[in-house]
Amino acid sequence: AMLSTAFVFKPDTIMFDLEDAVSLREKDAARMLVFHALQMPVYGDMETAVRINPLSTPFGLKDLEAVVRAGVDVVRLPKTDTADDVRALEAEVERIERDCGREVGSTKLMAAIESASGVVNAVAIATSSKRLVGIALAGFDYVMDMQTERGDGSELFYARCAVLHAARFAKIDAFDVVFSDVNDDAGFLKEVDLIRRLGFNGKSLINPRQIDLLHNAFAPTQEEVDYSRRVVAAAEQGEKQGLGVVSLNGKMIDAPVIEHARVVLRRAEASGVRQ
Ligand SMILES: CC(=O)SCCNC(=O)CCNC(=O)[C@H](O)C(C)(C)COP(=O)(O)OP(=O)(O)OC[C@H]1O[C@@H](n2cnc3c(N)ncnc32)[C@H](O)[C@@H]1OP(=O)(O)O
Ligand SMILES: O=C([O-])CC(=O)C(=O)O
Ligand SMILES: [Mg+2]
Repeated sequence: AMLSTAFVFKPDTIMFDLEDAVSLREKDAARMLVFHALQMPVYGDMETAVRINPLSTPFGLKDLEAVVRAGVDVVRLPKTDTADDVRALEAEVERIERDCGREVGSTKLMAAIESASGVVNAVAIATSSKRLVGIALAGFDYVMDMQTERGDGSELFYARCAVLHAARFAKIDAFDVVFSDVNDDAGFLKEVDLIRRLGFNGKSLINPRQIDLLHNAFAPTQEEVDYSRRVVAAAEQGEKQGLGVVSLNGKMIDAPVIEHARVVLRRAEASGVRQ
């Protein structure tokens, strides 16, 4: 039921899961359902992703064959421990694209980092393939690997920073962990505020009620938008006068401030203004 209705919630990307949300007995049935769902016209205009099983399992390659042929936009590789995991995936994707006549390079990849090995290798992973559009931290498997548990976020601090730096270095997106208590809006928003300020581009979500909350928290405030408009106007004025640095109400406006203002305006265009 979720496969055929999920589009109504308008997430930025809809991700179908074939990995840990699917029991071992249902793997083949789930793959067939996702293969058909991806070809439904309603998903034609949306970005689609599928989390396949790791290629080291008996399911991974079958998943990949099905979803690349069905035209998925992004393949999410779970439990990515090394850059070789991504390169092995990329080689298979290229073979399947050639086999089925899909444009080579059109299938994008996202790597989920879920272990100490993945975090230590984050830079190598993030730079392992031109197809990678982002890396995501997956908190539940990660804390298990680290012999700890989810708490106030301090247990994820190093991993968040490592994943974020690797993504910025590779010039791709960074996505934060799933927040599992779908009834705890306050806890969710506290975590979102932290990861937004750290610099994450977004977050993996598991429930439609989390979508608007996340979009709203990432949208700039009216105050930020107004200030950014004034910054851009002052910068354009300065440029006409041939000035490298201009001042706005006594504050220095230079290139990083102007670039930040443009980012704020782009976010407002994408998500509106925070309510
Ligand atoms: C650690 C990991 O690997 S996380 C990644 C894998 N796990 C997942 O993706 C989990 C997906 N999410 C879910 O299964 C559920 O949202 C749960 C179990 C977290 C919460 O379930 P509930 O409390 O029943 O959700 P809720 O009451 O909000 O559901 C409301 C409606 O939204 C739908 N819905 C809930 N989650 C989703 C979802 N992820 N995608 C699409 N539709 C959804 C429900 O089917 C329900 O529809 P209905 O009103 O037509 O019956
Ligand atoms: O990939 C994700 O976002 C969720 C996940 O598997 C984890 O936290 O272990
Ligand atoms: Mg996991």
